[in-house]
Amino acid sequence: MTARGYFVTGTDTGVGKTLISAALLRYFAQRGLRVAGMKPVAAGCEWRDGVAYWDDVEQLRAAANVDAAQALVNTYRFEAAVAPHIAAAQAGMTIQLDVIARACDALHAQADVVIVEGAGGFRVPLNDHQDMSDLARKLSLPVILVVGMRLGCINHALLSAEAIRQAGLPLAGWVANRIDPAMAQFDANLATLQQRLNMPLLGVVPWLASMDFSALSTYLAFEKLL
Ligand SMILES: Nc1ncnc2c1ncn2[C@@H]1O[C@H](COP(=O)(O)OP(=O)(O)OP(=O)(O)O)[C@@H](O)[C@H]1O
Ligand SMILES: C[C@H](N)[C@H](N)CCCCCC(=O)O
Ligand SMILES: [Mg+2]
Repeated sequence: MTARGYFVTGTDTGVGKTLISAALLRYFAQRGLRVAGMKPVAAGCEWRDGVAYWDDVEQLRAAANVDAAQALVNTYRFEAAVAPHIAAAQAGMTIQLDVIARACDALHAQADVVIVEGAGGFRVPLNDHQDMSDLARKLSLPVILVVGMRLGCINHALLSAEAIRQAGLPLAGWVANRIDPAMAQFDANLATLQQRLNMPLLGVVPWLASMDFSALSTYLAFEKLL
């Protein structure tokens, strides 16, 4: 029995959450399920011919098979690549979890599985009083932790797992994503994390010189989620 969705968090920004979220969408789509991605808060856009694009939102949409409204896939978007609560304050806005939860409910009505990608790590603030962990709790989804394998990730991974457990959310598993091809003692780091994280390892992704989703899927064991 597949969960109705997952909240994908990571040990930091730039660790591969979008990559793994897109892979999850493609995996469930291949199994015949209706899937939708959600990037509730996107900070940092690219400009192409005078039009702003939020790459995470585009990637999740490309991997989904439900053509959901843009406003549901992405509730808040900010131009600056900064922490969401700072970007929102600069824009004179306050990020509201209720608004995000309503969009997520609407996606659940259209899709069997909704993959929600956080922004940055699990304790990134969203407004003066709430952070990403409050959002994950509000959406009540099991969490998948993407660990960006580089020096320092053991501490970040263990703290993240502790915070997720403290939030009372189930940890569906973790993915070791090698973002530093030169990381020393990779296998020993992996073994340490496996032993101490104590949750299903959903894949070990090597550093990939080019992005190819069929190659990526060979490193992932999402069947463990079923
Ligand atoms: N295993 C890998 N091998 C090579 N490059 C990778 C790998 N994983 C991720 N990347 C690259 O690293 C960058 C960051 O990845 P990604 O955008 O998925 O991170 P993120 O955690 O979603 O970041 P954000 O917090 O901004 O949402 C991207 O350019 C991505 O293509
Ligand atoms: C801009 C970046 N790509 C993400 N969207 C936001 C990352 C926020 C990190 C905040 C922090 O932990 O200091
Ligand atoms: Mg991302």
